Parts: sequence; structure tokens; C-alpha cells
Amino acid sequence: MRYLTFALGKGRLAYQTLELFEKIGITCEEMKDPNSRRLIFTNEELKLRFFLAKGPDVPVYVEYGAADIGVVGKDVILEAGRKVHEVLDLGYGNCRMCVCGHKDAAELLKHRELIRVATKYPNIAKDYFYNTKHQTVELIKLNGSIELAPIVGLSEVIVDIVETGSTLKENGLEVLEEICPLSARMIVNPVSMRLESERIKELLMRLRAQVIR
Ligand SMILES: Nc1ncnc2c1ncn2[C@@H]1O[C@H](COP(=O)(O)OP(=O)(O)OP(=O)(O)O)[C@@H](O)[C@H]1O
Ligand SMILES: O=P(O)(O)OC[C@H]1O[C@H](OP(=O)(O)OP(=O)(O)O)[C@H](O)[C@@H]1O
Repeated sequence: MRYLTFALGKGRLAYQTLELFEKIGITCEEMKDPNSRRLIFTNEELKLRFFLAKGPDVPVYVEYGAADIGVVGKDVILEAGRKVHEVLDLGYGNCRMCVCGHKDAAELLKHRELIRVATKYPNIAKDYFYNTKHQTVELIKLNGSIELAPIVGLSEVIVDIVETGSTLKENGLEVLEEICPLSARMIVNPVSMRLESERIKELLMRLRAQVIR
């Protein structure tokens, strides 16, 4: 039997992903050691391999088949636009992709003015403004602390993740429009889906039973 390989997004989602796998009897204790520099972990008994990767790299590993399965946020899947099958909403990492800014920027959105939009997610922002809203905007790609942009005058609005809303509140900003809800998702390589369909279906069935609870 060949190994099934999993690419798991590092960061916020990693702990809950490992917990979920543990619930269905897939354990990888070594992965939890924060001091380990080891990159890939094997469960010989179940013929599984796991590795943690930066979120945006997960769909890349899965599209190329270097990983059969990936777990990553919906935001990353939408932004990456890779040829992967999204098979399951895992029900954690819930947040929203939103257009945010100072209250008065709502008028600029309403009148579809040519505004600057700062974001870590240019593809999601472009799709929203051009295809959903039919509004021409100037996109500015940033890599973090996106809320700074409207405060220092880099842009009128931002497109970013909102979870509790406290980052916005503490910086005098608010949600102006909601783009879509987000959560952790499981993705599968299309070829693996066919070649390993029995193993993947069984895994999905067991995961679904946990997710619904
Ligand atoms: N408050 C939140 N902020 C950002 N992401 C969140 C939040 N809540 C849930 N998520 C989900 O968790 C995923 C991973 O978030 P995390 O912050 O670890 O990654 P990241 O934003 O790529 O981090 P970094 O840029 O620091 O590497 C996101 O892609 C998103 O789907
Ligand atoms: O609604 P909240 O609960 O406040 O969460 C949302 C904030 O968290 C994320 O930032 P992150 O902590 O990943 O840092 P970053 O801005 O450097 O990416 C996101 O980009 C928002 O800034």
C-alpha cells in the first residue's frame, strides 16, 4: 500500500487539525513537539505521511500531487485558484472575508468610486470588486497588519479577514461589506481522488461524523 500524504497549514489551524485527526484515531504525536525541526512525519501502521507547510503553499503541494490531501483555510483556497477538489468543511477556523475601512468610506463604495484597496488577498479582492460589484479599483498587495493601510492613508479600504472584530475596533475601523464566510477545508488532488478513492472516502466518512457533532 502506498503512503497517503497530507499537507497541513501551519499556524492558527494546525492544532485543531491535529486534534480532529486524533479524534478519528490518526495520531502523530511527534508533530506536536514545538522544538522539533523535523519536517515530515510518518504513521507506518496506517501508511500515512504528514507535513506542515505555510498556508498558501498547501494548495500548491496538493495540485502537483506531492500531497494527496491538504487542510487549509477557504481564504487560501480562493486566493490560490489551484486545480484541487474541495471535499469537506471542517467547521473550525470560522471567520469572514470583508471590505473594511473608516465609516465614511461606505459612501465611496456606494458610489463605486475609483478607490485604493490594500489586501493580502488580491485575487479575492479583484474578483469581488470586478465580478461581483463591477467597480474599478486599484489593488495594493500587503503582507500583514493590513488595518494600517486606511489609518496611514495608503488606501481607502482593505479586504481582510475578520474574526472577533477586535482588531478593527481597536483601530477605529469597521466592516463595510461582507464578501464571504471562511473556515478550514479539506482539499484533495484530483488524481489521488480517483486512485485512492476507497481510502479517501473512508477518511471523509470518519471525519464527517466528527465535524457534524
Ligand atoms: N483571526 C484570524 N485571522 C487570520 N486567519 C484566521 C483568523 N481566524 C481564522 N483564520 C483562518 O486561519 C488560517 C490560518 O491563519 P494564520 O494567521 O495562521 O495564517 P496566516 O494568516 O497565513 O499567517 P502568517 O501570515 O502569520 O503566516 C487563515 O487562512 C484563516 O482561514
Ligand atoms: O477580527 P479579529 O479577531 O481581530 O482577527 C482579524 C485579524 O487577524 C488577522 O491578522 P493576523 O493576526 O493573522 O496578523 P497579520 O495582520 O499580521 O496577518 C487578520 O488579518 C486581522 O488583522
